[in-house]
Amino acid sequence: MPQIIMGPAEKSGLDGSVKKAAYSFLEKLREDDTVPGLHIEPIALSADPRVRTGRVNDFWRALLVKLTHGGATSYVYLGTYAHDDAIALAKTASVRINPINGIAEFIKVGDGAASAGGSVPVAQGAADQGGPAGPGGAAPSGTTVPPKPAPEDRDTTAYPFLETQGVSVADLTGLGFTEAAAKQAVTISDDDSLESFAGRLPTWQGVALIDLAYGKSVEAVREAYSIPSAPRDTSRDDTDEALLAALKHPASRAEFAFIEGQEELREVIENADFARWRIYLHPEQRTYAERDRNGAFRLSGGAGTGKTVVLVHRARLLARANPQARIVLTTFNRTLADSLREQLLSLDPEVPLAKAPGQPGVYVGGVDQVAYQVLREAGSALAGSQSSTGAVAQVLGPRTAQVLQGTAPGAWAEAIAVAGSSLPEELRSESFFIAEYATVVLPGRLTARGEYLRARRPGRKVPLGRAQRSGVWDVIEAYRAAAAAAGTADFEEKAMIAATQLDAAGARLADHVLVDEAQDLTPARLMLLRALVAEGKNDLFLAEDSHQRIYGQRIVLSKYGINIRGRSRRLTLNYRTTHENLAYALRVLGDQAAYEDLEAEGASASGYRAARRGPTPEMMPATSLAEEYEAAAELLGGWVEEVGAGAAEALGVLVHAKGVAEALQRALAERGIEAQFVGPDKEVTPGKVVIMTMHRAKGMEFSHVLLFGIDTGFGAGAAHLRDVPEADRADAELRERSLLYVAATRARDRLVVMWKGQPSELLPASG
Ligand SMILES: Nc1ncnc2c1ncn2[C@@H]1O[C@H](COP(=O)(O)OP(=O)(O)OP(=O)(O)O)[C@@H](O)[C@H]1O
Repeated sequence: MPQIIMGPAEKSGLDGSVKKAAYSFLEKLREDDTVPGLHIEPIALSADPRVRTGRVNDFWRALLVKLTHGGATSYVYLGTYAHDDAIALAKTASVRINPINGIAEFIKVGDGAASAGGSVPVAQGAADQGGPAGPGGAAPSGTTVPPKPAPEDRDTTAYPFLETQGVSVADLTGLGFTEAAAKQAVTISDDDSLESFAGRLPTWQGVALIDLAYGKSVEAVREAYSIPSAPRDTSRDDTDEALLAALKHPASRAEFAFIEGQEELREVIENADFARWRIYLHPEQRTYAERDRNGAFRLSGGAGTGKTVVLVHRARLLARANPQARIVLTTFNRTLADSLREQLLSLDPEVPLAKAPGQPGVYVGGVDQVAYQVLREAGSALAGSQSSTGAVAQVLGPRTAQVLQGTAPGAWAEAIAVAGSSLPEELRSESFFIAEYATVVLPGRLTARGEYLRARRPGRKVPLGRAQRSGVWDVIEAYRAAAAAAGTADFEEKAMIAATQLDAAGARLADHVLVDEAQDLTPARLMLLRALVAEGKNDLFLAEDSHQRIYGQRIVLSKYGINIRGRSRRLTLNYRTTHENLAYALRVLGDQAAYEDLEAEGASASGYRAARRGPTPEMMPATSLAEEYEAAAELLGGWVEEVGAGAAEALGVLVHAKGVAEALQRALAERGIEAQFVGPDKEVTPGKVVIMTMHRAKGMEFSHVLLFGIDTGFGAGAAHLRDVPEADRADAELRERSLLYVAATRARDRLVVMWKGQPSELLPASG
């Protein structure tokens, strides 16, 4: 059965009206390429002797490249064309191995500069500004280069991008660009020309060019695209075996996809919406999805850079490599885990799912679900025995081992009321206790007053004297006593007990643990994940974006037994949103230096970019709430018309609190807009505008986003920040910024911000 490899068909003009015929042709080809009706034929005078055409129907021909290797056959599909166009294209089309780097490329022989599919555009910016000439008129290396500004001050109109970054023609040719493409690339001075030029190069070159233009070093590109620094042996490049191997090069896989089965073939051909990420990964994403790691690995990256996509691919590949492997794919909460499962199944409906951690296959669940399963499974063992202290007692001190029920919300407030009278007002705060308990008491497994009085409190900003510590412990004792009486435990406690139980039993329930949104996990949850899997190859893989930390405290992984030791990398290309929306969202974050990542380093956003352009985010002030409702209804009415009522779930209205959401839903209904409020465990119903809290919107995306109610009640003035102790305020305000950043980065295309009266101080000054 021949292997079908999808080539860059989109670029070469696959027509919607022939999709069905093309699919049926490819299906037959997959079954048996010797069937006479397919007419797989070489073309006289073709530049590449491997090129074939095939008969799709009377009028249409498929363009193919045939490879024979070790008795097997593969076809690279280059699109379906009207008969005469197919014959003309077949004469110049070629899939070759780039002699410098070994990456497979689709080129048109004799097609000047880039040897890419399509003619090469003039670098408009350069020509317009009378800068170095366009095609042919080189900006050779060695031209006087203007002083290099820092990336954030880069003036893209004044300097050609690559010169600004110190990248020369020789650097580009050294990576594998043709000389003509390299000469032209260094003249490009504006985003539009960069995008259009990049779009016409073979895919790996296009993405590499954008990477370089936005500050990635030549060495980093070399590493990311697996480009050798020494000359390659090209002596076997004309063999079919060598080309097949080149098609599997990580950078080739951004343009050529090996089709695994009939269903995948049908999806790729027929379904325009079939998400590109399922097939074509950025070379870096592919590396992170595929490469073995010798221990815990951290993948960071701004919103929309494909961290989730990498995790989902990695989970699938690990499951395929070893069907007996016990894989846990987990994240902050159940809602996000449901979406991970959906993405995993959409990538591969056949992927084996496990019902519980510890079983072969992929278990997908929120980290608290993992904890629950561990506790349920452990059952009476949690109580320990006469000779050994059980996990519950190790974490909470002597008490009943019944911990499956959840502690009621408000339990901290009650404990403070009962036992906190000796504390100063500022410490009589739920938010203080939640943080202290999660970051000091539980991870230290502190069960006695004396232990707490002596405990180190790393990372805690609120200073405590001895008497205050004792007062804090009074409240903790009251909290624990009430929970013990009720036979309950909170989520943090459950995670910590589960981690302790696994450690005590030496039971490692997983071979691989993959984690999304790791920046939001508390110490106990991280310790649970650490306890699920033994240290070793491909044990833990954490995806995170410290700019999106909206829960919990700043944490450092190494304190919880997760040793990254240089195994961390960053994704920087945002696939979701536009350049304009991203620039706005980054301004919301404000001072970058204020954020730290999970290894206590500055969380960098340098080089973070979007490849698409779109409208500038729009600011819509209102003088009253009624006016804001009115404006929202009018805006959404227009958007519904634009996307069509049947697709209204692509429109997201994000607010900071449930109450605001519910009132807005009613106000919109009164104004003729039917919207749905989607709460924590609810799913989106198609056909209705979506209203969500910003917390709930984490991990989601919408084509249009309205940020509603971004007034002074959001940010430093937010009601829930009132009980935060002074010393913790700066961090709490940072989380507010992160929340707004999360919300703004949910928009694919349009972003509008509304408020009444004064805008929140978190909004960038000039819109
Ligand atoms: N290689 C790719 N080609 C095309 N689209 C991609 C690619 N990788 C990711 N995407 C798309 O980009 C969007 C963001 O991807 P994903 O959700 O994985 O990013 P993320 O880094 O997890 O984002 P966030 O942190 O904001 O949740 C999705 O729509 C996804 O389909």
